[in-house]
Amino acid sequence: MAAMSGKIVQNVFIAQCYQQNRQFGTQYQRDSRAPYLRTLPPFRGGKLAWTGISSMQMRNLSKYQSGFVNRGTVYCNAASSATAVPSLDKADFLKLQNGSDIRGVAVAGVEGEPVSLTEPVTEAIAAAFAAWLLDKKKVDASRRLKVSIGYDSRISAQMLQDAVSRGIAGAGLDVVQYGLASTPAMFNSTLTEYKAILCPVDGAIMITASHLPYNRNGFKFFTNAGGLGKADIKDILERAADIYSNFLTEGYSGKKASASVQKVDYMAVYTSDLVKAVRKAAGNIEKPLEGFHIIVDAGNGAGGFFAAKVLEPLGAITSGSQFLEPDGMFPNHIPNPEDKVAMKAITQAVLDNKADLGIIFDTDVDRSAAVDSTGREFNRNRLIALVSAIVLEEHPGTTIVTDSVTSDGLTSFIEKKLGGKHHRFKRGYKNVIDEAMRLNSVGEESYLAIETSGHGALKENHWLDDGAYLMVKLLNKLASARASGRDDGSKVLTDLVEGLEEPAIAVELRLKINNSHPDLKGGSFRDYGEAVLKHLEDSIASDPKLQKAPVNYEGVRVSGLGGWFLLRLSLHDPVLPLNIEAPSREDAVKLGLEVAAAVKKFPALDTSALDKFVQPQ
Ligand SMILES: O=P(O)(O)OC[C@H]1O[C@H](O)[C@H](O)[C@@H](O)[C@@H]1O
Repeated sequence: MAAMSGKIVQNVFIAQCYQQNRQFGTQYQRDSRAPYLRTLPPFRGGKLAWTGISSMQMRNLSKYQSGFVNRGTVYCNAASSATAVPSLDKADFLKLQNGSDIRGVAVAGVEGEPVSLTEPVTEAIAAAFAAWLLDKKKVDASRRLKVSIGYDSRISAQMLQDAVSRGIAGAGLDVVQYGLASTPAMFNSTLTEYKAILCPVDGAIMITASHLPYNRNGFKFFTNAGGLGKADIKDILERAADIYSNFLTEGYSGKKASASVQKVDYMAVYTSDLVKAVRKAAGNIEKPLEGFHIIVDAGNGAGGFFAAKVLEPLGAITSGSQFLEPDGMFPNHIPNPEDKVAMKAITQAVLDNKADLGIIFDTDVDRSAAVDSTGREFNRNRLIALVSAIVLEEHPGTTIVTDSVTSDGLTSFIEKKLGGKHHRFKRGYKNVIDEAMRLNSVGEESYLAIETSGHGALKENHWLDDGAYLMVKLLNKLASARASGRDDGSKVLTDLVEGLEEPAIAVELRLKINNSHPDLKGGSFRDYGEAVLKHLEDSIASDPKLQKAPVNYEGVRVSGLGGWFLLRLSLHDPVLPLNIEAPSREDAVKLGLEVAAAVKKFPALDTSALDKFVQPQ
């Protein structure tokens, strides 16, 4: 493949390694005396300092870490000069785009999944973000921009953090490393006004691939305007391809950098803000959760902090909390509140410990769900109903923006029971957040944007989709109920969703499009998927049992037989997810058969999941 040549980012790699080391050494010594500025756990000999690590992890890590030296003083990595730089073109970089995130494979060893986030690729992406930020911020030369970097528990985190830091510092921007952090904390660092911890930063990078398998990783980028959108990510990847082509022509040393690198315990500030928020909502009581037993399941992601740093200072008992230790092999369950096994694990822990509430996070803590003391799950539609009830008490009549796969029962709950307005928009956390912001800008008041996936953002919290803050809203409710004399634990939350109609059957079937099937006739899977949707739409038009949803923003949503279905294109994958909800399995099968009949003339569509579902049992 031909490498791209062209625009090279200005300002990249302007000084030599030894200058960087000298600068970092003195600056760090000076700043380490300041509060929150500290040395993060050292990274030596291939071990992640914050957790025990299995021999398998070691095998995976050692491949990358052979050249890394004591993180305390030496920033540049001489040994990575040996890193081979394979030729890549722009298209290879663009393949790393996943909506408004960047995602790729960072750890070798899984068959058919070659490493795409290598050190040079990562460094090029970081340098491209730096260049993009310099263009955006248009600051004069006297002010150096600062970028914070955090990561979740993935085993490739340190390797990527080092490569990202080289890319940013090499472009002349200052780097502030937070170590283990959550995605929302990273966005928050662009808003926090606190000079002693070098905040606000101008940009933030979270190294995460959310709940994906251990070998993946990726990046989310933030400025004080929020998370970067699709167009910005594409721009960054295109710039990265150009920078990378320079590595090919001039050689990749992986060791030149020019700006300062400091370490800050930002999570201490972020968690203390969460604690303050609950205390304030409870009327400035020091321990408003005294006596409540609340269990946290972090799924070995980055959310373990919530037990010791948020709940315990507020007085809650957290015994029985599980999987709080970061472990990027995710040995217990996938950290994902949409995952049935994960929800079963937290539910069981709540029941076994006779706790009042259970809280579960995804790997990077931008998503969450809860479980009440009876083991009732608050995730998906029920979580949206619960948070909507809380928000609508505070802001009567407001519009709740959700993703497209929400139930009809949720709409009638929000509109008839709660007196709000349900705006069912598209799938994708960024889509719902942007839509809520747009509504406000055109005069329609909205205070909540939330997805069935467990992403939820509130206007009061800068539209930051923060799984931890979402749980703070539940804690506030518990605390204020206690303050007003109620003593029935999580029942105050359970009562809030009373009246939510829930279907007997709710399924999501994911129908894959075979990208290399001749029926695509050289076209894209998106075009093919659109053709499937168009055909489905036409074929149901003449069916009197089915009615197309009058307002719908993605895919084909149809009501009938007391239920509904939605067939749409996945945000990222060559997949058509099909959601069906119905009052009985029989009705759900009938709806499924309608879809099956319409899509059978598309041989590149793998309908096996649907075929299985509609089989008589
Ligand atoms: O369209 P899908 O394949 O169902 O994926 C949709 C999901 O993609 C990502 O995980 C986003 O973070 C979610 O906000 C979104 O809901």
